[in-house]
Amino acid sequence: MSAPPPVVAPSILAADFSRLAEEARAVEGAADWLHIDVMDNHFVPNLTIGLPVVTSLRAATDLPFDVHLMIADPRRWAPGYADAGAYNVTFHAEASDNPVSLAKDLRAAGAKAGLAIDRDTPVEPYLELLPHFDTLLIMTIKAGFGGQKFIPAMLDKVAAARRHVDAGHLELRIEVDGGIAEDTIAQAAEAGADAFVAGTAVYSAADPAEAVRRLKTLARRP
Ligand SMILES: O=C(CO)[C@H](O)[C@H](O)COP(=O)(O)O
Ligand SMILES: [Fe+2]
Repeated sequence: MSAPPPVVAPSILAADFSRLAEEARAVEGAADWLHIDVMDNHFVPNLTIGLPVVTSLRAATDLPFDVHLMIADPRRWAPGYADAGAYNVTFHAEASDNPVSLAKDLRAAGAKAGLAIDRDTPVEPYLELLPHFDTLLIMTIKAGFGGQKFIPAMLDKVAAARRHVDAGHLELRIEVDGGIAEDTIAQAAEAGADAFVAGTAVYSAADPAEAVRRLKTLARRP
């Protein structure tokens, strides 16, 4: 069976925050999901946007929202993003004492559930939880800031997850986030990723939609 087409999710972290609606629409027709980084200045040392902005933006585009919660208390906030119409809500394993319970709540609220692991977190302890999730987000940088350099060593985690997902015939996307660009996306795909977040590589391009299309072509696996 051939692999499903890759998903490319531009990250609005690299967009102009004064024109979020326009920046979202700039990738319509090319992007599969719009990646939205929520940071609380506790789980990571940076602050971005929260639920009111995501709720407003929901009315501005039809793109599915891939919400990446880098927050210390996902149990409190994650279901609100599902209620606000997010397609996929991802929270960090490092911030959750009962990831499976929260995944069930997200699915019950009508969203897909994602589990994220940061740079210094191994993947093995979480493999057995994957049947409860729709996406596994493997950070390819240290979470907190856009524009960082891709860390190739993270691909060992991608490959381990891919082996587990394929062996168990799990329906789960393996998503990579951080430093994904034209010179890194193919190696991530080769390791087994099938969803790709790209902020700087998309929004620093003259034509963001064309940048997404080029990334998607490079991400195709045989
Ligand atoms: O989660 C993130 C940072 O923690 C962002 O999604 C990520 O940094 C994307 O930006 P870039 O493509 O510029 O690395
Ligand atoms: Fe992200």
